[in-house]
Amino acid sequence: MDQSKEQRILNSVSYNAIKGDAESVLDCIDKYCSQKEWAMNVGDEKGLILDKIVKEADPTVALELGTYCGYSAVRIARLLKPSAHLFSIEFNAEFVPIAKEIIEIAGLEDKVTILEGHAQDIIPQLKTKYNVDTLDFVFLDHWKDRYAPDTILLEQYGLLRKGSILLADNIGFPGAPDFLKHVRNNEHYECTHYPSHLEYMKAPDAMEKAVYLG
Ligand SMILES: Nc1ncc2ncn(CCCCCNC(=O)c3cc(-c4ccc(F)cc4)cc(O)c3O)c2n1
Ligand SMILES: [Mg+2]
Repeated sequence: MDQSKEQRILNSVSYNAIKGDAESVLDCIDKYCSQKEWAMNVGDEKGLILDKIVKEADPTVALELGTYCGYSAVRIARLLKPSAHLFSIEFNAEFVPIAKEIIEIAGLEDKVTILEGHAQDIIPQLKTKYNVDTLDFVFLDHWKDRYAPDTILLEQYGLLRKGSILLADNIGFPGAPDFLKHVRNNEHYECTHYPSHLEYMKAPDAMEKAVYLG
């Protein structure tokens, strides 16, 4: 059976990255996906915006929707303080072991818990099953038409507090119009737009930061 693109990305990281060195894992994925096979990692350019917002948030508990190969989980977890933790939700069973392996090569396995399933099924369990109180930072990078309904779920399950920071990928392309409608012109959110480019491409894309005001 032919290997998948995601398996080939893992092979490249396993062969080329320095064990325990998160930066080298990120560099290896970015190199592979810009030179060999495009893949939907947040990438190096939008990754710098993600870094900036994670540093600003300095989260104790962070959530990511859409793990894929674990690139943004490594990007986020490498910036977390010792007591902090990242929960990352992925429903594609093929990607979960690949992401786990990539996160382990980066030496960040203690900082990241991958939860397998759909965000809409796992968000309601975060407090009861995963002992989460509130979320300090959320990175949205899953189905674009799930950003808005899952943000509403986060609100309804009391997972956001005054100052919780949401950061959404792909506001430009593929786009998440319902999410923008929900957070912009909404007295409960303070929004900031970050124009950028689609990972590894010249096409325009953007990220949106939405701070929950309570
Ligand atoms: N509900 C739920 N719960 C949990 C889950 N875990 C995974 N999923 C499903 C996630 C499926 C992948 C999501 N990501 C994208 O579709 C995406 C696409 C592009 C892109 C594509 C083609 C182009 F030509 C240009 C750009 C670029 C990006 O940066 C993207 O992030 C879940 N869903
Ligand atoms: Mg994305």
